[in-house]
Amino acid sequence: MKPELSRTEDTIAAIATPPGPGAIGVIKISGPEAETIAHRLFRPKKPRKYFESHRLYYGHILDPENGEVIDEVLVALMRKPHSYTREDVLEIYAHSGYLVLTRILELVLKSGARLAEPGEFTRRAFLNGRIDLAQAEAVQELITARSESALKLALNQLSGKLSERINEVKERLLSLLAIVEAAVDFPEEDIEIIAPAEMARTLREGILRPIEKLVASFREGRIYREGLAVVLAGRPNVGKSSLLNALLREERAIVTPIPGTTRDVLEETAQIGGLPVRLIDTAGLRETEDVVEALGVAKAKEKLETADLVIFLVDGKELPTEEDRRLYEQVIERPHLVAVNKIDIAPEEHLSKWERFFPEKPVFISAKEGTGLSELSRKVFEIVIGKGPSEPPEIAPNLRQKAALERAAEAVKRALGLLEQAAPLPELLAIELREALSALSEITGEVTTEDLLDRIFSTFCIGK
Ligand SMILES: Nc1nc2c(c(=O)[nH]1)N(C=O)[C@@H](CNc1ccc(C(=O)N[C@@H](CCC(=O)O)C(=O)O)cc1)CN2
Ligand SMILES: Nc1nc2c(ncn2[C@@H]2O[C@H](COP(=O)(O)OP(=O)(O)OP(=O)(O)O)[C@@H](O)[C@H]2O)c(=O)[nH]1
Ligand SMILES: [Mg+2]
Repeated sequence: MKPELSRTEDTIAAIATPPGPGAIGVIKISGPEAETIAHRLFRPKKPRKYFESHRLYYGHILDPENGEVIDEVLVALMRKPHSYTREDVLEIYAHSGYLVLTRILELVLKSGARLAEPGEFTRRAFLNGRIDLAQAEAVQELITARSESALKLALNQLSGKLSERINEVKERLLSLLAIVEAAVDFPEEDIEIIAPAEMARTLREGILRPIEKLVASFREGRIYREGLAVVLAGRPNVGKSSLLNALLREERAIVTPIPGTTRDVLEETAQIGGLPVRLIDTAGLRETEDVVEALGVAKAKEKLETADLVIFLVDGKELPTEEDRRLYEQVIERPHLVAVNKIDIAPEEHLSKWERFFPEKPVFISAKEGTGLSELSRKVFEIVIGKGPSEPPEIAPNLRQKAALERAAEAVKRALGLLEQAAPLPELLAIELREALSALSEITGEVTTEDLLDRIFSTFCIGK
């Protein structure tokens, strides 16, 4: 089931570099007309009829209609199949600048190319079998990576590590399926084609376990890729906005001694232990008559629901109340940690009351003076990742890949259920194994639909 080589007969072109002034701008052209376009628009310093593949040539881009020089450039022709798309690719390295680049692109389009859609170069690389779908997705991840760890994950996936792991599991599934299908095809051969116990063991250990391991790495991978949403919550005036500012090392939020200062939700990104963390400051939680503040409190509660972690903040100079108990009960269901703030001015006996008030160990901090913040950061990391600051996982599926893995796991579990029966029907087993295989094949893209490809590649930028 190789992907169809569709829509690759025309020639596509795009500006591959970001808009705006820069040192060099690149125009990429891919398809059968690439070389013709080079001959039509490019005048090399030394006249020549033939461009060697993968060589840089110096010269000028000319408008063929009037001979006007548009730019001084370098060009390279990469002949198929030794190119990014496996088609003939022409790259023009021009002076970057909106006008120059669009004028060259217009000439290219007049010479027989059409404007590429977002991600279309990479889509062709996939359709022509140079990379699989998981690798194509990694290209996009690489471009959008916002942390070192996200970059590392993307590079691993681009090199095919996830696909390798998937293919190993598929191989095992295929071997089992071959045995089961033999039993379907030759029912009269009364040989024990399937040894159910052995098959169950392979399914459990060689197939289900690696699949579930990959599914489990999704969460950690997502955290490294997208960062965490950490909500700062607590009663008014406990110092949530002060903590936001302290963690950002910047006076981002308004801080006043007046309870109810923050009303809207405020988000800023900080780095904690190499993780990108979205800190979300919210309105202090309380019953209020003020319409604006009440909306803020409602928004704060919404944010609590979707947070990866809630930092529940209390004011150490106060004493715990019933209200604190009630609020604490709201966050206890969610991943959270408790921080007792204002230890710079809190009396010792209040702090020990707070310590006994919570069934868990709180972190004692002063947002004002910056004390306890590194312990707070370490604890954030521990709670979210389950261990101290460390390396990101080698491989981690994205959401689409995780969904496919979960479908494969379900089918494998159903197959295991069948194998527990006295005389499992090979026909039914075969259905489940095929289902698992097809789910796994979606990850690498051996089974795809135009819709899915559109969905994936439309998130790319033009020229990629
Ligand atoms: N100028 C330029 N730089 C670029 C890209 C590009 O398209 N153009 N890339 C775009 O993403 C990235 C590099 N990725 C690439 C991956 C494969 C091939 C390629 O031509 N592969 C050939 C090997 C050629 C050879 O053997 O010499 C192949 O696989 O057959 C090119 C770029 C980043 N830098
Ligand atoms: N001494 C001391 N004062 C603090 C500390 N943290 C915050 N404050 C003070 O407490 C008051 C309230 O701080 P905010 O950060 O605005 O509190 P908040 O929780 O955001 O309040 P709302 O937005 O009203 O919910 C301000 O006067 C801060 O200067 C601290 O660690 N020590
Ligand atoms: Mg505030």
